[in-house]
Amino acid sequence: MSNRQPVSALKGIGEKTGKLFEKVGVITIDDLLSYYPRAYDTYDEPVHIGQLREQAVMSVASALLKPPDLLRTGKIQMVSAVIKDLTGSLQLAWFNMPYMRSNVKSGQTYVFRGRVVKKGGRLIMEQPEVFTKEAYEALEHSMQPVYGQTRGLSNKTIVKAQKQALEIRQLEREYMPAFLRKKYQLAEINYAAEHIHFPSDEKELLFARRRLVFDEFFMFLVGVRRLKEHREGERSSWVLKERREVQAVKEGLPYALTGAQERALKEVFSDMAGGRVMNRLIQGDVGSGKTIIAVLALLQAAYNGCQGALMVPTEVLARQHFESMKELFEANGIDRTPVLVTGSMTAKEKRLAYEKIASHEADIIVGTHALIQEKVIYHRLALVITDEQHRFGVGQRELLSTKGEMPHVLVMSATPIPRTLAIILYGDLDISVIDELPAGRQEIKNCVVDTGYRSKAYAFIQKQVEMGHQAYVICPMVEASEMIEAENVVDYAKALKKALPETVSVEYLHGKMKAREKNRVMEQFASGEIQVLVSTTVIEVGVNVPNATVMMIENAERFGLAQLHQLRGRVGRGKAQSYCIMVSGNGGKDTMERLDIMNRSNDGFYIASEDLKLRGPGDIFGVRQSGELEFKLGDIFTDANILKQVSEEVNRILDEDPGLDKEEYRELKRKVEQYLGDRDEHLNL
Ligand SMILES: Nc1ncnc2c1ncn2[C@@H]1O[C@H](COP(=O)(O)OP(=O)(O)OP(=O)(O)O)[C@@H](O)[C@H]1O
Repeated sequence: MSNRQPVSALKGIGEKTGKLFEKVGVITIDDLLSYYPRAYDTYDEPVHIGQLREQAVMSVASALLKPPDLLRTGKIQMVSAVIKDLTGSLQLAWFNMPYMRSNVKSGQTYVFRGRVVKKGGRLIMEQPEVFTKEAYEALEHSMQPVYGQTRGLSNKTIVKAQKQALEIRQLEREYMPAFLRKKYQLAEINYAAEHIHFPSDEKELLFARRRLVFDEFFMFLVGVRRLKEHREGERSSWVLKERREVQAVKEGLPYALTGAQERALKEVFSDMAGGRVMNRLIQGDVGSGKTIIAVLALLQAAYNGCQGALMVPTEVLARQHFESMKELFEANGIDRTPVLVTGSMTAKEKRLAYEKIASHEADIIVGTHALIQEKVIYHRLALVITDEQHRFGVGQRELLSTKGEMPHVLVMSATPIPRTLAIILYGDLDISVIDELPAGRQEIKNCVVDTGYRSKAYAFIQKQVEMGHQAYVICPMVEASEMIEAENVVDYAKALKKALPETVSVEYLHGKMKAREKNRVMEQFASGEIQVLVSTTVIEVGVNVPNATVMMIENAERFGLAQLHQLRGRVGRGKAQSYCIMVSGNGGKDTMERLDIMNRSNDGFYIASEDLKLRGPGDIFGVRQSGELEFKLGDIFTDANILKQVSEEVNRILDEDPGLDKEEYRELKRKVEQYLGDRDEHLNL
């Protein structure tokens, strides 16, 4: 069977399940096989209730004394049961799974396995899995994959599909040259592909993973190098001269650019005027002021009679940039027209926007990746700015580039990576670093507290609001599903409303809301109408409301430090003193050590390097760094050594044999072409 067949070719996967797989990006058998576990469960012996630890995933064996109850609060249904042993009692809670009531029978002994949390002084196990004793024993001491799930698609279904896919898959011909496999002790490809899903122990898992990470970096870096070669020295039809009008805008800003911003801007302008195609990355920590560089570059293009496009990863961000640009332009009498293109606009709105773009009535175009749809026809597109390279992938950037006559490309990144790694990962780009924060910023004051501190935190938020400021509260994460997470945010906001005086306006934001709703809430928060915003991490990137001074993060221990840093970066963006309150439900030593890094420093580079020291190379079980440089398996920090090795090898091989024409590279060439071809095809959607 070809691995390119749809997953619905597997037994037991009908149209409905196929659709659910599609939601997580799995269409073919190949996609399924590279849908890697995000964690592995180990099944330890069940413990007594008294031995349960808060926030840990653990198992207890017990019989139910009476059938479970079905409780309802608002839209949430909860099936609840209580189990007891000599050491204590435990509540079992299943949210929105009413069928669990008939799945567990009173009188029978089961093993329940799930995360234990404490609410109102009681221990609760959330969404426990239920096993018969025999079934559990069969799993004990093994490693079981845990996949990213979506509502309706359970881990069990994915595991079953994976097993089937592995059985029927077409084996891959080994493509990594033997000398590389030997030198780096790489597992054979089919072995790796199987054992990443079903390792029998950690050693096997690491062996399989290492091979796949090696490949992942390898293909990526070949892609980067191809891009570089493709573009290097490319003459540009867009020689964009420095314009007086742009200088005037810069001088009219309510602040002076920092030295680092000036440097970056000079490099950008000199690239744009230089007669060659610009391929530049601007790297700068959160809040360092990258946006204004982008805006000035767009104006430079516009005042040279060309178009410039700014592409960002979310609607909220696109709108924010669009609105703030409009404001800036109006305030300064700038006669340039920005236009917005996002997925949630109505067909009519879109058509109008497309017309303005095609007729060149608009010269600055802001949007999400709706910008690269075929229907958008540009006129003299001379500059493309994407603000997070890896949300889009190298290929999409290329695609947008092809919409003009090789426009200049500027990439923005807030990922604090060391220069050595940046040079490898952004090998196709020149790099400008903004390593200085605007003057007058005060250091954010941090604290790490436990949940008992909440009421004090609310009182603090109230005080800040009374002083005219605003606050974010990032809601506890819920692993079970995005749906529950959304409901959780709604409930949290309700409770917070009660805790705060009526005069404080509290609203919520989560990923499941309609784009229009999200936009409305964000606009109201930006204008100060909403004072406290309860949100999931949708708020993470790029949002700029300088009047917000408090960032309160619930369950801070569940986030990677890079993500915490991004979240915290939403405050401290204005002149006022800002605060970050990290609430941790679990005071374990590791957690405290990690959060202490955040407590000590506001510097993204420092945080990344300290985090790495704590986790150590090859630590794949720690909380994953979550940033823009996301690979499926590889982690640029903990796998930095592999990344460096791969970079050396890719360069050496391609220096010697750019076309991979040697016999020993025959299979490698096939794989590389397939990878690059797939990527472009995928991005052409
Ligand atoms: N030189 C400066 N002096 C004072 N304020 C500045 C300066 N440059 C930018 N700002 C302001 O700082 C805030 C943050 O800037 P910006 O939104 O560009 O950050 P960023 O680098 O894009 O950060 P992030 O990666 O977090 O999105 C904005 O309100 C902006 O107006």
